[in-house]
Amino acid sequence: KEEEMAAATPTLYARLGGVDAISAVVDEFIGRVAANPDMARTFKPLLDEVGAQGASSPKLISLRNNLIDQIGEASGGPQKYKGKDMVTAHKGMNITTVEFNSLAGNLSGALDKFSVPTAEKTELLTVIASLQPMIVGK
Ligand code: HEM
Repeated sequence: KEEEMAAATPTLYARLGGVDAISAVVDEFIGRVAANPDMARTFKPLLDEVGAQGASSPKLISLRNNLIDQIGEASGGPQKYKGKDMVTAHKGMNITTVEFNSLAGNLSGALDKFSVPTAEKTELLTVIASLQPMIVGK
């Protein structure tokens, strides 16, 4: 019967490998962003706090948790994003398209590092790209 034949496509969250895999990608992504000269302008307060407090920096811990929740929720996982909406989180930063694309490149590199397949990589980067109007130029 048709209902027995049709296998549900697993969520993007499941195909990425769940919260452990997403956390590993987020950690790699944050490392790349921290080392990216295009990000120095906007991330200076966060980088200064990490310089002073290391891994116990509250800004770093909060950003990491928010990114894991945001990607988890957006990909169909059980997480609930509890951070600011994207416009509020980036207001006053005047983020440029160049900066946005540079950050997206850091996420792409992090996904490649863990050999995330093209289909899953494209799906996640498409979700990220859809947020651009809420982030650039605010
Ligand atoms: C689609 C791409 C992006 C996503 C999904 C994203 C996501 C986030 C999230 C979840 C937060 C934390 C919000 C909160 O604390 O409530 C945040 C904060 C921030 N974002 Fe983004 N962001 C993106 C693009 C960018 C870009 C392109 C830049 C800079 C060039 C940027 C710079 C920042 C900075 C500086 C903070 C504040 C970090 C802190 O000190 O706590 N973001 N972003």
